Amino acid sequence: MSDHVAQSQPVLSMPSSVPSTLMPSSVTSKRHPCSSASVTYISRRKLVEVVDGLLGVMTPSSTHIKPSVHSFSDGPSDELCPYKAWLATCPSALASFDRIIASAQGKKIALFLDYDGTLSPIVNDPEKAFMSPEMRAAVKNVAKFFPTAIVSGRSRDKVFEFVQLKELCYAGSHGMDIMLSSADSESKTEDDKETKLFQPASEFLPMIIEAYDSLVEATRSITGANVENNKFCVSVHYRNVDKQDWNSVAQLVDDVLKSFPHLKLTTGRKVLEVRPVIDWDKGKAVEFLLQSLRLDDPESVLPIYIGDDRTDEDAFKVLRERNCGCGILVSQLPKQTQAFYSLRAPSEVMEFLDSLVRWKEQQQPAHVQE
Ligand SMILES: O=P(O)(O)OC[C@H]1O[C@H](O[C@H]2O[C@H](CO)[C@@H](O)[C@H](O)[C@H]2O)[C@H](O)[C@@H](O)[C@@H]1O
Repeated sequence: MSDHVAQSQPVLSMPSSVPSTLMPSSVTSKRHPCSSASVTYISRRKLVEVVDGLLGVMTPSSTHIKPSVHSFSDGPSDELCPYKAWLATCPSALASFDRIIASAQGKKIALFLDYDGTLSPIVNDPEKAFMSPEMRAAVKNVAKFFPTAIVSGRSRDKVFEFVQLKELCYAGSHGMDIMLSSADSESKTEDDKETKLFQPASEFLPMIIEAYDSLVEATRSITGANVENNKFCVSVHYRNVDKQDWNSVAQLVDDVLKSFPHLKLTTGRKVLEVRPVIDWDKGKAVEFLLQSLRLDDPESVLPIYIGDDRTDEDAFKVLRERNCGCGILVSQLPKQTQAFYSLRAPSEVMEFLDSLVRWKEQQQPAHVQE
């Protein structure tokens, strides 16, 4: 099977309005209140300030709403219960399941799933972010009915190692490494019967390797710092670093990046992400996948993207702006988001996937199910 690297970027139309059937019932008659967030690219000057933000002084560019000191049992009032108030604008996808399904009537659902924090719980050691066998079974089942892609910041090989399902399509390195196989395509023509790789940042590979080596060297002295090579991007983890050293990590990354003007920084969950300056992200990857898989007709396809991180906001935004699908944010805290719905944790993601399968099975004629 030969690898074929696609050359061209898809040209996609961008309708501007959002169909009311996709919007949570609480917001159909007014402007959606969660409309300003996207992944934040950080100038190097701002990096240390951002890490200050992570330490507790929230910066204006942060997409996270400062969590309240009140717990959910503090009282019945929404003012005292920020999560409950937030649910009014970003409702639970489980509670809104019927509404989501109603918007999928007559359409094919296409699923896009982030990995860390969505299919696997966040853990201290990135090498041990395993998904449960139950979650794997849920993803396998759902993929029997709906085209399903994993869109991750991890390298494509690494995320495949975790998921281990050949029937899915994989986009690694925040969408900068996409593999399509003939099984992914709707078309069965001979031309499609090969594996296709799309790697829009391939020319940056030597630079990323060099940056990875420099970042490993620079952070060697920081206990707990961990640099992960994600092929077309690099993650500098500070989850296991003493809080008082977080600024040092940021400063060291900043210093290294002075030698790499063609690389930029984004932030994730206790991670600094170094990636090429190209205009490509998870949102662009979703557009590319929809087009490549011939799922880009909003009249016949409802894409659903589930993710937990700032980088997933680009995908939520694309679906919102393309007027064709919905994002579901996985979060236990209120956050500004472009997603329409929310789920609290990977366990609820699994429940949602199982519900999709049950719904689809109920639609099948009895003799097909047996
Ligand atoms: O796009 P994703 O699949 O969500 O990948 C984003 C990053 O996820 C991983 O880091 C996060 O999860 C780790 C394991 O739970 C956790 O230790 C870390 O603090 C989180 O940031 C992954 O290791 C990164 O390379 C990905 O970029």
